[in-house]
Formats: sequence, structure tokens, C-alpha cells
Amino acid sequence: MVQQHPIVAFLGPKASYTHQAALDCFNESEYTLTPQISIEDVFEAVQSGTAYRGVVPFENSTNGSVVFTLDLFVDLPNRYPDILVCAETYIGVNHCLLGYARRPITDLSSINESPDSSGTATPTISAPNPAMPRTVPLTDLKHIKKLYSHPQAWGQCKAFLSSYLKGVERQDVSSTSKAAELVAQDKSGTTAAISSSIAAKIHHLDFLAKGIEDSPDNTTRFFILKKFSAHSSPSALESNKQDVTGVDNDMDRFKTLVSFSVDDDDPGALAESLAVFKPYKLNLTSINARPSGIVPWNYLFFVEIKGRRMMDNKGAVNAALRDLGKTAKSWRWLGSWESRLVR
Ligand SMILES: O=C(O)C(=O)C[C@]1(C(=O)O)C=C[C@@H](O)C=C1
Repeated sequence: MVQQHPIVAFLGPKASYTHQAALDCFNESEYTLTPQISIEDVFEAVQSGTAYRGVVPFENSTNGSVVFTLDLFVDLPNRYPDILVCAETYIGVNHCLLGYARRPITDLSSINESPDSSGTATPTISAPNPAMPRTVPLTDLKHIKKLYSHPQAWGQCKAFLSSYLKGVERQDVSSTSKAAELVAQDKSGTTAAISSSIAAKIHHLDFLAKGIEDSPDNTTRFFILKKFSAHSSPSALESNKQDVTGVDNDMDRFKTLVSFSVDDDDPGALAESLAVFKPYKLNLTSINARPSGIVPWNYLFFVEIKGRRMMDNKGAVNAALRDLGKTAKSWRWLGSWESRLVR
């Protein structure tokens, strides 16, 4: 009988950055990596137990939170009650402009005089230090009439896009690899995708530009999701790393994600909720707010803290969460895992 490997669901199609994050964490000889159309499908696959683990983007160093993922954690209809973050990984994101080249540029200086160049990188009195693109196109871009990418990518490539592709129509798609797939199918050759170099190879697309991200250290952080009640054999990635039992003597090695809501009419409720971590010397490292979906202008807050929740209910994080129960209207522990951030 053929042994079935555990399924790892990720935001696909193949060659997305999330695929690269999944490959970074799960060995293909032990896991079946299965692409999903949307981040929501990844949550669903983990919650339903179809997948053993899920991989989703969470935040980018240039463009901030991936709001699609945060909004699934908001989970007003309570569709993902058992989803927990159990690990993280960081992937360097170097975007390329992919399409079909018409005419290579031999004289690179001509590009700056090209009508495609908007002049937005020219210093003016009101903007003396405009963002400069870090690279020039490898080919002429006059024939590009439409761009496809994941919404996160536009914000990571602002200087290049405003200098060389200003005014060109943009269409959001579910991932950067989906963008490359669509461009490959468009035989007019007038579309281009912001995507990865791996996607260029898979779809046999030309590089119209490379390294178009604004920041040379553009990095996206991904979460590995699991189902709380799932019986799971320890994997190489996790080998007790995210075991939330044990002695809490190692707070700096771990991170915890918590969401909470407060009573809008209670002055100080938000400040008091944020303050519960300080007496336990828990380092609050990030905060996000998303509309709760209950009434307009009411929010769900997400905080990350250093430390982990213990199953035996002892430890600083457990104590702070008990206090949060007194100041917040509702709260939810969304997981504790080992930090992979190397500074
Ligand atoms: O579109 C992809 O390839 C993804 O994996 C998604 C995603 C994101 O949502 O942040 C991942 C990394 C990049 O920051 C751009 C897009």
C-alpha cells in the first residue's frame, strides 16, 4: 500500500512566494505540498483537517501586514475556531517584471529619456529626495498595457512602477504566481506580471526587469498554521519547538499572537489591555487593528509578544492572558511558536 504523506496547503499556484516558504519548512519527500487558490482556502483546509499544516503570508518588511490573513484571523462567523500559528519563516522577496520582450534596450541611458519614464524620480523643491528605482528595465516597456500582481506587490515596487510604468492599468490577482500564469496565457504579449524568477522559468516568460522592489532587504514573513485538536506527529521543522508545555525559562525564543476586543464605551479599556503584559516583563513587539465586522469603527486588536503560553497554565504569558480576560471584552490565543527572526 502506498503511504500517504501529510498534506501541506499553501497559497498557490506553484512558484508563489508562499510556495517557497512551504518548501523552506517542509521536505517534499515527507509532505505533499498542495497549492490553494486563496489564503482563505488554506485556512479552510487546515480547519477541516484536509491539510496537516497550512502556509500563509503574514507581513512584509516594506508594505506591512497582509490584511487578507489578518481578516481571516478576525473570523467573525467563527469558521476557523481551531486555527493556531505553530511556526514562522522569512523569505527574501526579489520581484521581477515578467512578460514577453519586444525589443531589448542596448543603450540604458535612453531609458531615462524615454516617454515611459514619468520623471517621478526627478528631485523637485517639494520632493527633494524622491524614491529612486533601484534598477532599470532590461527591455523596452512601451508595449505593456496592463499589469497583474498580488496587491501586496504593488506597494513593494512603488519607485519602479511610478518611474517606468506610470498610468498602466493594474489588476489584483490572488498571488504573484497566478499573475505570471495569466501573462503566459495572454498571447497579445501586452501584459506583464510582478512575480518571482522561479515563476519566469515555470511559465517560460522573459525578464523585462529584475530586482524591482524598493528595498534591497524586502522580506515577507509567513506563518505555518495547524489545527489545535489535530493529532500531529512531530515534524523536523517543529520537533518540540512549538511545544507549549514545559518550563517558561526561555521567553525570548518564543512568540505569541493574541487577538482581543474592548468595549468602545469604556475609557481606558484599550490602554489597560495593552498594559497587562508589562508587569510580567513580556515584550510587546507588534500591534495591528482590523475592523471587527460587528459595527462600523469597532476593531479587533492583534498583539504579538515575546514568550509562549504553557499548557500547564503556569508562566508569564498565561498570567497576562488571565489579566487580559478582565480588561478586554473578548480575547483569543492564536498560537505560540519559536522565533526564526535572526537580527
Ligand atoms: O503572491 C505570492 O506569491 C504570495 O505568496 C503572496 C505574497 C503576500 O501576500 O505578501 C507573498 C510575498 C510577497 O510579499 C507578495 C505576495
